[in-house]
Amino acid sequence: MTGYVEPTRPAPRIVHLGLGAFHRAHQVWFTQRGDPSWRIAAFPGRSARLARVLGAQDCRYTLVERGPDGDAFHPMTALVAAYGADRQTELDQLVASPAVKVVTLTITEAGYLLGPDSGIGSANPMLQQEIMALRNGDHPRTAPGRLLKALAARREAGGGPLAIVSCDNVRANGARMGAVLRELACAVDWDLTAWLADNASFVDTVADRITPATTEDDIRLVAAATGHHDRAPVVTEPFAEWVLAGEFPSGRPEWERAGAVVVDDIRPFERRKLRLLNGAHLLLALAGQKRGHHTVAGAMSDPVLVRFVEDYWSTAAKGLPEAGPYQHRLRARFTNTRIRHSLTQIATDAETKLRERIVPLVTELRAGGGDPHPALRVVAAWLSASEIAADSPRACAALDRLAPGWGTNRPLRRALQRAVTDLVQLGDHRSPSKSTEGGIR
Ligand SMILES: NC(=O)c1ccc[n+]([C@@H]2O[C@H](COP(=O)([O-])OP(=O)(O)OC[C@H]3O[C@@H](n4cnc5c(N)ncnc54)[C@H](O)[C@@H]3O)[C@@H](O)[C@H]2O)c1
Ligand SMILES: O=P(O)(O)OC[C@@H](O)[C@@H](O)[C@H](O)[C@H](O)CO
Repeated sequence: MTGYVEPTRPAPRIVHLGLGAFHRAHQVWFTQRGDPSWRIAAFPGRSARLARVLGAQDCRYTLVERGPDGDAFHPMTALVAAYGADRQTELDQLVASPAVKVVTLTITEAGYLLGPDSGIGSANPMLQQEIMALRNGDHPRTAPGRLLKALAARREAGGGPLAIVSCDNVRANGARMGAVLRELACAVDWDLTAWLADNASFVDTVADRITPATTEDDIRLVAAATGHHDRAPVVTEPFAEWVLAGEFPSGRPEWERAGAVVVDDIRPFERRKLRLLNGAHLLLALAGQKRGHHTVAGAMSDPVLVRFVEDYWSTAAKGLPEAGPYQHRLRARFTNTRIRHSLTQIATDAETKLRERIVPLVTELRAGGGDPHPALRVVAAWLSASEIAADSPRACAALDRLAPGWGTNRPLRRALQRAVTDLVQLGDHRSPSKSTEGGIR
């Protein structure tokens, strides 16, 4: 069975795309605490496995809140339906229903089909393939394509306006999802553009809660602590933040009751999180593995890497709101040794993340007379982790992919060389034995 609906539980009013660890630790948590009368139906992005596992246990699971000194176990019930990623018919039916008021997304950075310049992805081959698929009446394969098809069903059914709430670590995540959907709608000539403008509100959010992939150890721990053989628990930190900006034309749960904050301008909050938290995570992930570390907390036990992070924060934090207390909290969150957040997981798709998080910072610092050196260490660590010699033609091409013109920009290359020297001095401390970290998705 790839789909599951518990008939006796209330109908979903939220549809989620990208069912994974973070959705279960964050949006489900905020919804259950904010207003338990709102229920969620979710679809993973790529497979049916998690939907099948959750379906076999009525979509209930345990959220383990893991503080530095102990665990708290919370039964989660707001998720009521889970379907395989290929279940377009169910997605269409749910999104078409007037009962559904909100769609939430955690589809990863790649899911936004951004172009190489980080703009709307007209040049993204996936976007072009999706346009062809939609024009030919084939099944869409990307999250924006699947969502657009479901929104077309809502329009047909007169389902009314709704909010689309992006929760990924992407700048202007809601606005960019709106842009990619409009791009698709125009190209496939579905006359959906006008309907989208009148009926779909794109909400930008900053969603924060460090949530590693679930491991077999987590499953064993939950069974021992609760007596339930839960195959899909999720382990997360006690901290949770959700900052939202945008309209909800048909209503939403009162997420504020669980600590969410609604603001007019999301930009200072997203800059703060993407630069300070995710930028530092990327630095630790890219530089930490060659130092022999496997987790964020492990890397944060290394004084050299802590100095890199502190240097990075000292330039990246300028002008950000309440940056001092924010960094103070990050030090505590990053050093929670009971959260085993894998550096490999964070380093996935590093090129896109650098383009989004580090390139704009370096550009801003260079233009404003700031010191880009600590941020360039992240770029140097990426080249090193990718086994690309900094003075090679491959480096030139890689840098141009990050930011057009960087490959041949001599002052930039000289500044980068200094950062590369710092990295080289760290040496390679990897042990030949494989890390045992991994995860269940
Ligand atoms: N885990 C965290 O600590 C955390 C915190 C804040 C934000 N986020 C955001 O949530 C996203 C998901 O994190 P997670 O921990 O749930 O990961 P996960 O691997 O547990 O789940 C990812 C989900 O996204 C789907 N997916 C993967 N690639 C996709 C693509 N190209 N298009 C559409 N769907 C795709 C997967 O199938 C899965 O359903 C992250 O990429 C990030 O943007 C995660
Ligand atoms: O895949 P990313 O880089 O978007 O995120 C990896 C981690 O930095 C991220 O999952 C953080 O733990 C999260 O953003 C905390 O809220």
